Amino acid sequence: MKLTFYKYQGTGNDFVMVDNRQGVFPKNDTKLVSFLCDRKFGIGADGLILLENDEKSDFKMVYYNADGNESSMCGNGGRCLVAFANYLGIVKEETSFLAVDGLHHATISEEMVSLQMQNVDKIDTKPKYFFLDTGSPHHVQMVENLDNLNVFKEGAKLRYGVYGEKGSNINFVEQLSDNSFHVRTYERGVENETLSCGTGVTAVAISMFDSGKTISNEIVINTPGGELKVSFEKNGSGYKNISLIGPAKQVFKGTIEC
Ligand SMILES: N[C@@H](CCC[C@H](N)C(=O)O)C(=O)O
Repeated sequence: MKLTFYKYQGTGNDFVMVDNRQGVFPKNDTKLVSFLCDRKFGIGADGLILLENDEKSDFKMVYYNADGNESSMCGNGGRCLVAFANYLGIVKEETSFLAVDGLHHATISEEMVSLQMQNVDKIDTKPKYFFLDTGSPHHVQMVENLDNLNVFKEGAKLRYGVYGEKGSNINFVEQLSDNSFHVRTYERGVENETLSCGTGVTAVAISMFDSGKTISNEIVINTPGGELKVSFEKNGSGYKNISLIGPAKQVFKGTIEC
């Protein structure tokens, strides 16, 4: 099969995008997805995303991690998919689309995408970390000297040690100012540190506010791949109107024999 693909990145979290509106992609072929995401033998990416038709919204997002398995919500992937839908002419500056965790509203202007995330109802606050679901599961832990941390080693230890086979994404955080934080993330399903994780920085912003580390509901997050912004409103014991804002760019397009 000759597959036409597009490569996108959002703050360095990179994705193979396939327009699957004709339903040609073999969706249960785990080996094919992991091959396409392989950085040595394939195209190379943290994940693969199919853009599909949806009856009630502009399009549907189907997300796979680099290991080839379909997974939970990907915030940066969602932002990149909005840019892809805009490139394909499916949407203009505003859209609603269906993802695995429900409907998402988004806006796009000059390669900056603002993506509304699902409400967060519950934050587990433990003595050394927070755990919350922002579409994907996230462990959030404050550390010192984040630049020198071995995120691969420490992330894998927690991902398997605390969360078992199902796992969790692991975010390490250091506060930079009143409303800004430095974040590095070990991603489940990639099983490595990625340059940025959208649902991860969302989890960090909310847990930092919830624990009183910041009083701002507009948070700037520095990741190794660039800057993201997260804003939200408190909603009883949870959070609503959560927006993840940042760049989403097409890097190249091509065809691959597979
Ligand atoms: N990179 C993503 C998160 C993708 C899902 C994650 N790896 C998981 O399986 O939980 C993001 O930007 O949110």
